[in-house]
Amino acid sequence: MDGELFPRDRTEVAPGAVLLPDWLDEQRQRELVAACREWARPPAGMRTVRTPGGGVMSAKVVGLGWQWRPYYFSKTADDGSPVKPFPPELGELARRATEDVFGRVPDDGLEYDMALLNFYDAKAHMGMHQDKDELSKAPVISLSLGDTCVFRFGNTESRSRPYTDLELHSGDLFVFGGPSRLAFHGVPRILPGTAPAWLGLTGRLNLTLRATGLTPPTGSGARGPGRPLRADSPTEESQ
Ligand SMILES: O=C(O)CCC(=O)C(=O)O
Ligand SMILES: [Fe+2]
Repeated sequence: MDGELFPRDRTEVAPGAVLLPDWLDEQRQRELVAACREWARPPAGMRTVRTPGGGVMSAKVVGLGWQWRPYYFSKTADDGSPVKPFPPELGELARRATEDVFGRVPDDGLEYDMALLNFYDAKAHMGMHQDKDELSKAPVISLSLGDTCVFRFGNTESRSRPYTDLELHSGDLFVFGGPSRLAFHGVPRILPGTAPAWLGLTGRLNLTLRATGLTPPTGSGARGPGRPLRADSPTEESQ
């Protein structure tokens, strides 16, 4: 939202789960939105995810570095094109984010090699899930652009309470690692029309940066480590 009366504070929602409001300045947000528009273009552009159970995710997604497809990670997008590469500047952004949040870059599994871009229109949402398909336990870095959303951050045991609802605004950084790395979380709703006017975006973009821990395949379309994704992964549930 433009021009808040009081700056919002850094909030530790749970151990290892931290919100840094307004982490991205206006210029960086503009640049990221422009980049997201390019990443969303075909080939290997934004897609609708259909799950084997017949569900359809309401958020549209693009993968950079890796694309998830039912039961494996792939270097090949749904249209047969190579997945777009993971831009080194996003790796740099991930490093800066972990430093700003934790005061240091954790030493384990820091090869950030994947970005998952979600686009939410006014009606889109995302059910409670764990991000547990990555082999690395490096923190997940989440950046929000455009409309504010209600983000629900829960516990590691189940989708239900206790959880905390917070708003993620354009420019906010949310990082979850350590004891919160496998906490259930979701996006119950978008608050339409709340994007800053200067950004020129209708809807919400969320960019999560992740270290998959996957060995790069030697050829396109190669399977990941052969580990099936679980039924409660974000892309697996009916949205
Ligand atoms: O949109 C968000 O803030 C969360 C996205 C998310 O949880 C995911 O992509 O796994
Ligand atoms: Fe997630």
